[in-house]
Amino acid sequence: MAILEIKNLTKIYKNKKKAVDQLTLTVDKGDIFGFIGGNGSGKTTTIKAVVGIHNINQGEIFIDGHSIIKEPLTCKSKIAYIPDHPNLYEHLTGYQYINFIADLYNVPTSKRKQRVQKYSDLFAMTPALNHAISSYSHGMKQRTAIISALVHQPKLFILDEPFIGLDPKASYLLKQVMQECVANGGAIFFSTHVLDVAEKLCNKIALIHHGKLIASGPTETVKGNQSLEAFFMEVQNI
Ligand SMILES: Nc1ncnc2c1ncn2[C@@H]1O[C@H](COP(=O)(O)OP(=O)(O)OP(=O)(O)O)[C@@H](O)[C@H]1O
Repeated sequence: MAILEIKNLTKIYKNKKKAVDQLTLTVDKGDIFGFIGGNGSGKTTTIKAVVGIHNINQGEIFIDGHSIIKEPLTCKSKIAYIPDHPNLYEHLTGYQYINFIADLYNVPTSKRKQRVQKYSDLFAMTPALNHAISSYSHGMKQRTAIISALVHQPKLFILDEPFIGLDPKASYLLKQVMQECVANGGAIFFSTHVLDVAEKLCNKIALIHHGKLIASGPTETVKGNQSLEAFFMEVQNI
């Protein structure tokens, strides 16, 4: 069942830059879907269109069957989005921020407490969540954003470069919770430059180059017999 459908997406910025060109892909329930491409290839632009931050010039985007253009609030209620540089409210404590997000998503108090405890312990943030976010490192901010997303159990978890800035333990834990998320019926769509992780973690991948989709589908089918890195390098020479 499709959780995310992007159909013929085109995004042209005000300076006339066509960042995404007729992109079509589908993320199904249970997918850990890796979105790869070189610098400036259009990954963040696509992600921002999917989460309703960017308006689009052409195409359609459906989340769990709902149009992000016609039903943005319904779509957003089903998504968690972690940008590459999470900009959290610095004057709040981690707990206050997570509760704020849980309020937005109407997470009942009983479930909220148990989930916050589980994920703050897992990501070693339990004492730190009492302190102001302004005192956190980049990785701690990312972990806080990840916890806030997990607390409302999104149907579609969208992450832009989630492994940059996380230490090896936090990266390992994120991979675990991604797998847990899809085992519980969700789907994950994330961009990454870490091809080893994409190759091991993702059942599906898509490769974008100069705004155009080059390949999309099951990881093994897309990369064939070669490594994902070798496939990626081949495409860079196009
Ligand atoms: N606000 C903007 N206005 C004009 N052009 C933009 C804007 N944001 C991005 N671009 C351009 O659109 C293209 C795609 O950028 P995008 O940020 O989507 O790439 P990316 O694949 O996420 O890159 P990276 O891996 O470096 O993060 C690039 O050429 C970029 O310069």
